[in-house]
Order: sequence, then C-alpha cells, then structure tokens
Amino acid sequence: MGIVFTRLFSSVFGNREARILVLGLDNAGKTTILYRLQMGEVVSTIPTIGFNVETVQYNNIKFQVWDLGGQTSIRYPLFIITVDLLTVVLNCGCLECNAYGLTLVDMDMGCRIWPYWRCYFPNTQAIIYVVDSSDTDRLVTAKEEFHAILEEDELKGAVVLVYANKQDLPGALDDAAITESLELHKIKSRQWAIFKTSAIKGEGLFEGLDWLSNTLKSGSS
Ligand SMILES: Nc1nc2c(ncn2[C@@H]2O[C@H](COP(=O)(O)OP(=O)(O)OP(=O)(O)O)[C@@H](O)[C@H]2O)c(=O)[nH]1
Ligand SMILES: [Mg+2]
Repeated sequence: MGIVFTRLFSSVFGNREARILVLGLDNAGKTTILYRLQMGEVVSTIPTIGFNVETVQYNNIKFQVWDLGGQTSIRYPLFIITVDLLTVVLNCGCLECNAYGLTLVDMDMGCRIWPYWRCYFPNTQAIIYVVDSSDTDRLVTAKEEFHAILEEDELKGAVVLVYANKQDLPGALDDAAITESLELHKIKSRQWAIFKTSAIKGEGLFEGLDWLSNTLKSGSS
C-alpha cells in the first residue's frame, strides 16, 4: 500500500527516481565524480573497496548513484579465500546478491564464482561509464570491460552515458578519440552519449546529467 501510494504521489508531482551505476576501471575518477555531483566539491579519494552510494537530486530526478570500485570487475571477480565467513560475505558484496533473491548454496564458492559488480545490476536505469582519457595504455582494457558490461542481461535496458574524464591532463584524448577507442558506434539497441569531463575542474559533469535526465524522462511515460 505504501509503495502504491508513493508511486501515485510520484507520478502526480513529477518526482522520478533512477538508479545509476558508475562503472569504469580503477583510478578513472568515479568517486571524485560522485562527490562532485553530490556536494559540488573535489574530495580526496582512496581506491574504493566495495561501493559508495549517494543520492543526487537533479532536474526533478532523484538519482541513486552507485559507485563501484574499479579494482575488481566483471571479468576479474574477487578471489578472497578466508576462513572468516563474515569477511567473505562483506568483501564480496554477496549480501546484496542475497537481497536480490539469489541463493548462495555454498557461500564461499558462491562469492568466488559471482563476479562482484553483477550483484548491483538489477533495476538499473543508466550506466555512467568513466574513462581516464589520459590513460591511453589501458583504453583497450576499458573497451573490453565496457562491452562486457553491455552484454549483461540485467543491464540490457540501461542507457549509457560515457564520461571522457581527466580532460585537464596533458595528452588526454578528446571525445571523438574515446568514442573510437571504446567502439561506441557498435552500440545499436540503446541510447548513449559521451561528454568530455574534468571532475577536478567540475566541467562537463552536469551537461552529461542533463542528457541523462532528459533521456530518462523521454523514455518513461
Ligand atoms: N587531473 C584529474 N585528476 C582526476 C580527475 N578525476 C579524478 N582524478 C584523480 O584521479 C585519482 C583517482 O580518482 P578516484 O575518483 O578515486 O577514481 P576511482 O575511479 O573512484 O578509482 P577506484 O575507486 O580505484 O575504482 C584521484 O587522484 C583523483 O583526484 C580529473 O578529472 N582530472
Ligand atoms: Mg573509487
């Protein structure tokens, strides 16, 4: 009843909610972006183990933004072997797996075979994929990672916003070059856009969010 009322209230007053995953290789700038969007400030970061989640209210949409650490990825699940069951569960994010109704018959093996990010995929409306545009050595890895994410069933309906981040650094590739490197033109069945950003300077982030909010609004009745 509560949920029905909330939905009714939301549809009458135009408040929308969207769940967004911020993904990308480690050091791409995901956490810096998250807090730039949320607080308007640059925070000092350490590599994210697990996730950060914050709410960003923008353009009449309440974005629930999940920033998943890039140290682990869909292709390289966490391999944590420990006798301490609690450590295994917390480090692997498998509590979230359970929350989505997945049964882990063998907790230890379950954590090891379940790619870590996948626990966060259900009910996602959009992916923000962050690339370090100056890290040219790892663009191939960033591309492979990106296309593997797009293959995931749970993310088939999600729209994609790419942030070509760290534009302030010398040698950073521009949006056209990142488009080519990530082979964005291979994306056929969903809406996507790329924006040049500098999380440090605060440039491009809200332009991307404008595109995202307009795209999400036009996609929902
Ligand atoms: N010059 C520059 N540095 C940036 C920018 N965005 C982030 N950084 C720096 O890049 C480093 C990594 O940023 P994080 O936000 O921690 O990266 P992350 O993607 O969250 O990394 P993981 O948590 O390891 O996945 C930090 O030193 C940031 O200050 C940017 O636009 N320009
Ligand atoms: Mg981080």
